[in-house]
Formats: sequence, C-alpha cells, structure tokens
Amino acid sequence: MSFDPFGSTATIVVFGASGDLAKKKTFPALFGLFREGHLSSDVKIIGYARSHLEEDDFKKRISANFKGGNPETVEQFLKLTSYISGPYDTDEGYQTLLKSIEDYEAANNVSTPERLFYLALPPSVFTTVASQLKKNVYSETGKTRIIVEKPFGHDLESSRQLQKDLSPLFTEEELYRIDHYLGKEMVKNLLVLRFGNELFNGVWNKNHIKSIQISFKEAFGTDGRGGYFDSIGIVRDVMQNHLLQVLTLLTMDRPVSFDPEAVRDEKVKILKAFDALDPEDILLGQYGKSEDGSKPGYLDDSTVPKDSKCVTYAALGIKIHNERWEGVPIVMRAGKALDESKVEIRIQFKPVARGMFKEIQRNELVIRVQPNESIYLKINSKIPGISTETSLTDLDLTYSTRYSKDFWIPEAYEALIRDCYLGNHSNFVRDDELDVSWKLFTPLLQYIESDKSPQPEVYAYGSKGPKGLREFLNKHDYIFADEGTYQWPLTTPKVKGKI
Ligand SMILES: NC(=O)C1=CN([C@@H]2O[C@H](COP(=O)(O)OP(=O)(O)OC[C@H]3O[C@@H](n4cnc5c(N)ncnc54)[C@H](OP(=O)(O)O)[C@@H]3O)[C@@H](O)[C@H]2O)C=CC1
Ligand SMILES: O=C1O[C@H](COP(=O)(O)O)[C@@H](O)[C@H](O)[C@H]1O
Repeated sequence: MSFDPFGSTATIVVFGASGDLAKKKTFPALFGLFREGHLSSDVKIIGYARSHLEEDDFKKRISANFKGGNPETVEQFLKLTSYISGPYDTDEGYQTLLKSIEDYEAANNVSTPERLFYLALPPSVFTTVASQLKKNVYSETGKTRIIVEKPFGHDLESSRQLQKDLSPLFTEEELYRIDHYLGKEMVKNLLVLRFGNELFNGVWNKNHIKSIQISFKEAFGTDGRGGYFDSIGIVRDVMQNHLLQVLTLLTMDRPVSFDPEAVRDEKVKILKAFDALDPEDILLGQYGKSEDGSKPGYLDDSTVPKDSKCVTYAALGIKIHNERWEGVPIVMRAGKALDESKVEIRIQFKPVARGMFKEIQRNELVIRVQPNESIYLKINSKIPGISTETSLTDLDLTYSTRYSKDFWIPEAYEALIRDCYLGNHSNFVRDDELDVSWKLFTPLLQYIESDKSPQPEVYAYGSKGPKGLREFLNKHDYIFADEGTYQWPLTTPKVKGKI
C-alpha cells in the first residue's frame, strides 16, 4: 500500500505544549519515534502555547516522561525542539511561528513544505487555532497534516458544528482525528487475527458465537479531575470513542484491502447496522468509598456537585442487525475505581452438543489489550495421563512469553504519530464514522443525563463494580466458567499418584 510519507525535513508543531497531554504523551511519543530511528535527526519540532516558559524549563518538562534512550539520544532529540509562546487567537504568535518554520525550511532547502500540527488543546480552542493556522501558517504549495485530539464534540450537534467549522479550513485528507485506542498493538492486530485465520474467520458469526463482551477497567478514580469528568461521564469518556472503535473492528465485514478508506468504509457500514442503544438495557454505577474507607468516593471530590448523578461505571447491551450478528448479545462495559486495570475482549462460542459430554464448557477467545498483550483461547481437553476427565485449558499467546523483549511495541501515540507522518489514515476516525457514532450515543447520553434516568448504583472503590453486573452479563449470554472465575489450567496433577 502506498502512502505519502513526509520526508526528513518536516516540521512538527505541538499546540498546547505546556499541557498535560503534551508532557505525558505527545513529546514522549515523538522522542520514542526518534529513539527508534523513525524520526530523522533533521526534523524540526516546535512546542507552542500561551505560557511563558524558558526553553530549558520547557525541555525539562517534556523530557521528564521520556522512556529509554541514553542521555546523548535525549540531548540530540532536545536539540531538534524549541518553544514559542504566543496567543491562540491573534496573529502575532503565529507569525513568529511561521518565521521559525520558514527559516528552517530555507536553511534545509525545502521546496515542498511538510508541516504537521498536533492540537494537544482543549476542544474550546480547536476552531480558533485551526483558523489561525490556516490564515497564518498554511502552505499553499506544501503538505499539511493536522492531528486533532478527542473529544470531537460533546454530542451529535456539537460534533457536527466542529466538523462544520473545521471542514472549510482543512480537507478530510489533511485531518487526522486521533483515538489512541486505534494505536494500541492488540487493536491493530484485530484485522489480522480475524481475517488472516480461517479458524476465526470461518466462525466469526451468529452461528458459532454466543456472546461478545468488551470490558474496560481502571483501578483508579477521577483523582481530583472530577470537576472535568462530571460533564463527561464514562460513556462519553471511553465508550462512544475507544470501545466503539474496538467493537467496529471486531464486528465489521472484511475490507477489500488494508487501504484506509476500505477499512473505514466497512467500519461505517457496521455502525449503521447497530440497533439504537436501549436505555432499558444498561447498568449504571458511581463509585463510593472503598470498603476500608481509605479511598474516596466520587462525590468526595470537592470539585464535583454533591448531588451528581455522573456515571463512572456503565454496561450497555448492544445489538447489531445484519446477517452476521443478528441475535448475538454484545456487552460493552467500562468503569473507573475498580479492582484492577484491564482492557479485554471476550468472545464466547456456542456450546457443543451435549450427548457424549455430561458437562462441557464453552470455548472462549480472550484478547487482552492491556496490560500485557495476550490472546488465549479456552478449549476443552482431556486431563493428561490416565484420567478420562475433561478440563478447560487454553492455547496461549501471551506476548511477554512468546516474543523477545527486542521487539519494539510502540505506545499508541507513537504508532499514530508515525502513521500520520506516513500519511496513513487507517487508524484515524473519519468524519462519517464520527457522525454515526454520535448518532448512536447521543440519545442514550441525553437519557442518562436527564431526570428520567435512575440513580446510578453505588459500588465500592476497588470492587468489581455494581452488584447487578453478573446478572446483567448472564442475561446477555455471558457465562462465567466454574461458578465464578475461570480456573487457570492445572499444570501439575491435583494429587500425586491418585487415579
Ligand atoms: N491529558 C490526557 O491524558 C488526555 C488528553 N486528551 C485530550 O487532549 C487535549 C489536551 O489535553 P490536556 O493536555 O490534558 O489539556 P490541558 O488542560 O493540559 O491543556 C493543554 C494546554 O492548553 C492550554 N489551555 C488550557 N485551557 C485552555 C483554555 N481554556 N483556553 C485556551 N487554552 C487553554 C494550556 O496552555 P497555555 O495556557 O500555556 O496556552 C494548556 O497547557 C484535550 O482535548 C483532551 O481531551 C485526550 C486523551 C488523554
Ligand atoms: O481517553 C481516555 O483514555 C484513558 C484510558 O486510556 P488508556 O490508554 O490508559 O487505557 C482514560 O483514563 C481517560 O479517562 C480517557 O479520557
């Protein structure tokens, strides 16, 4: 597949360079790409924000989160970076920025400017910055790419407004809407896993699959950011975007090729086959204090209204109406302040006919996105030796044990910035895709945020979530193995010598 990669003398400008995302993700990702040889030592990287920062302080700030690499590599990278302080809404700073870029391009004999702008900014200034960029720094003769961070709107209406504001400024070709879940290794593997293995390809439908579950768990709460989170809630924060992206890749039909438009066409097609989200088919929760009282409840955050109904846990039932998925229950669930941090996909297959087996468990394919990427398929097998009993065991592809540490698995932001640099849109959200996703979620969000919605069930910080969860999952045909938890396979006999 051929893209249109930027060369070695491109300029990368990070707006909001004084902020949290820039410090924690964007600059560390740029450094990671440089460290791994995916960013040339001739590029120019500029941080732009309103804050007045000394260049050294800026460099100290961004390098605090760099991983790997020796001090020389860090030094070399920092030499490529500079900082410009300027406003977002008037021309002056942009003119300084333009001059800095043009000086660099002249010094490097750049005939076709290549400029990548990363908006690590709150959405309230996306349009202002985009307009100023177009007016002051856009090269009519060169190539421009602009990465926009989520949230792309708050609902269908605001998303369409943002789209309406941005589309006269930048073409869809120039816009890269980032959803960092699309940069995660295991999410990128979904298409290969599904369509590259007849073993999965052939059974990936209602005839063989009993239920699908996508689960996102975080072991921490809003940690003082409750004020920000309160108007967002977990559904908007991770479900409408990250988990929905995972679900589309999991359920869409086979694209004709890996071409970005072919992939994104299929994503839009499957999203259009989703049933309206049913407000009767949800489970909502809000975390309270931990059992021992050591961790605060959501409402203990002083920045949160005392009577907030903000949802920090949600499980949604989803139905897809097409030949492949009609009747297969899908559950998407996400929560903060739970017992562990984990993101995984669970696909349970239909049970085999009983007859020869009195009891036999379902096959289950688990794709663990994080932590510790892993794919394991639970299968029934005879207990080794003279036993005739069956036990549930697994075919296990745990990356840390299968692949050497020498493999560089890029962080999501590294993978996506690299894709943008290469001109590959596959793992970015297209405008029509965004529109369908908001169409799907906006009515549900309106219901959840209305007076009609029930009070979310309180669950303890550090627990598994609302009490009704198991029943909710059972109702959606997800069966827990062995009355509760999956028993990891026996690797030694239970009792030595016993028949
Ligand atoms: N932080 C994270 O982990 C994640 C963030 N995101 C998204 O990335 C974007 C940036 O996030 P984050 O870095 O956390 O945001 P910040 O609140 O840290 O904002 C980034 C920078 O933008 C400027 N800024 C902040 N508020 C305003 C304002 N009201 N008007 C104008 N400028 C403002 C500030 O720079 P200055 O005042 O110096 O100009 C600030 O340093 C957001 O869209 C967010 O949703 C997405 C995923 C994760
Ligand atoms: O976008 C967001 O994602 C993070 C979770 O990302 P991960 O890569 O750490 O899984 C979430 O914590 C945050 O609330 C949300 O805004």
